Amino acid sequence: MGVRWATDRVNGDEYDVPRRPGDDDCLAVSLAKGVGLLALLVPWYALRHPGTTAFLVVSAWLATTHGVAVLLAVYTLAAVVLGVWRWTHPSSFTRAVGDPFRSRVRGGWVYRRRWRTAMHMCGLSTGWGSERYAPHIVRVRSNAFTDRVRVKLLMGQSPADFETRTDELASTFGATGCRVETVKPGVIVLHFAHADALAATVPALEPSETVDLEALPVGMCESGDTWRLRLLGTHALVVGATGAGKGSVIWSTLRALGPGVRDGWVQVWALDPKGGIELALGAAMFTRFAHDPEPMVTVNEDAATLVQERAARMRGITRLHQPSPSEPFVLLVIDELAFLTAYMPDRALSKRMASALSVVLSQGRAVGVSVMGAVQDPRKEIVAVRDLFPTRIALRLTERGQVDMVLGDGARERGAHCDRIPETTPGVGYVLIDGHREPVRVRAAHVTDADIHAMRDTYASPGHSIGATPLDVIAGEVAA
Ligand SMILES: Nc1ncnc2c1ncn2[C@@H]1O[C@H](COP(=O)(O)OP(=O)(O)OP(=O)(O)O)[C@@H](O)[C@H]1O
Repeated sequence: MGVRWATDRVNGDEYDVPRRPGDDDCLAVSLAKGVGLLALLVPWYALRHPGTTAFLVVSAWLATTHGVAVLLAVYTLAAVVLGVWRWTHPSSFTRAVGDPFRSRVRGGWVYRRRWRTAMHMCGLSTGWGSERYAPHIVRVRSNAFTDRVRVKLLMGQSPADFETRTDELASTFGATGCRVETVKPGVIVLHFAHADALAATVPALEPSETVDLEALPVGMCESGDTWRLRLLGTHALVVGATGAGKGSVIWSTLRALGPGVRDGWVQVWALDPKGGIELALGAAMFTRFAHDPEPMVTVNEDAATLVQERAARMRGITRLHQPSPSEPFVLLVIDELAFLTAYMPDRALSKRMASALSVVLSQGRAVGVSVMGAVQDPRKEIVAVRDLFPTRIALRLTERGQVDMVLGDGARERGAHCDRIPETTPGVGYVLIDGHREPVRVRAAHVTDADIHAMRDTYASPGHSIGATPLDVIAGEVAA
């Protein structure tokens, strides 16, 4: 007997699918089956959704005992209370009411309703005998920007099956992007972006008075959460084409460090090979600042000496450096790293720079000396020391091959599409965050010149006079 076909609708399109058992039942059998199903579903629903069940039961009780008018009055009062709550405390309202409600609606309407068909169409269901099986949705959590769909995989499936289908999944569920996160063996979370939290510029973030070197607020993640950058015990490399917004990552980091700089337990040593154009504006926050080749090499060599002295002092006593005003945490900021590692015309200086930099990069992390370097071209010929930066930030890149160079093998396949970031969204990039195998899309906060003016007055490093203009410090190198 040939296969009989029925019509199924997905996203408004119609597809022919084989008719299933029961499709040809007569009316009486269908009705009997419906009643039986309802008798099972009602108690099942009540157990699974006690909140909704309680709401329905109380509403029915109010309407029958006190009348519909009283019920409407109670609803109106509840709506007013919710409205006032939303207006006065929007974030707690969103957490407690908005997001759970959104999760319920989007979970049912966007995902569960057409999940099996979508899995089949995307090639993610599988067959066994005459049956077809689809992976199972465990739960859906939504906020204003993303839906996180937790999925239990089928036997024989792996996260890689989903990683190769992210484009298909995104367009099937009407999302602008999809990323796969492996939670534990056999369970993944699909992150669907349905509104882009990073489309608009993220304004400069207010630094916390208690600077946490393990979680500096520097921007926003696509989930809407704050992007926090770790500096303690690591070095950070920021890679991006010209105009990608590397400056905003550097300035957001310096802004987050501001209170520590002001209090003297954080020092910034800044090197700006572009003649001081990028960094001079905030020079009052720097303990050392150089922009000519010779002084830049000197600062780097001094950093290497500091690293070696600290290592000698700490040896056998402690393995963890504790920053304090007498032993500050030092951040060496290098704006155009390639100039120092590949393009410096003087070979003798270039050699001195290479050896000092490799000391700082290989030994500095443990003794409270970290490096933040920015570079346009991530190739090894340009940045031979690339692998000594454990933390990498990949902004807009010109070639897809550069993505894995920066974030590691397979990063682009796992969703870090740096080569697709539009030029109109500077500061957007991908990072690897502790505990996540998959890259996270982020946008650095935009620190304007006016913000920098305010910062350098509020967070001037001890020894700098408040209100110092860049001209006071622009020649060669300035030490406090
Ligand atoms: N996070 C951001 N949000 C919004 N606009 C930004 C952001 N970062 C940078 N911009 C804007 O984008 C432009 C380029 O930024 P920036 O100079 O930081 O890029 P870059 O990567 O350092 O480029 P280059 O390597 O050429 O110096 C500037 O006009 C800047 O104001």
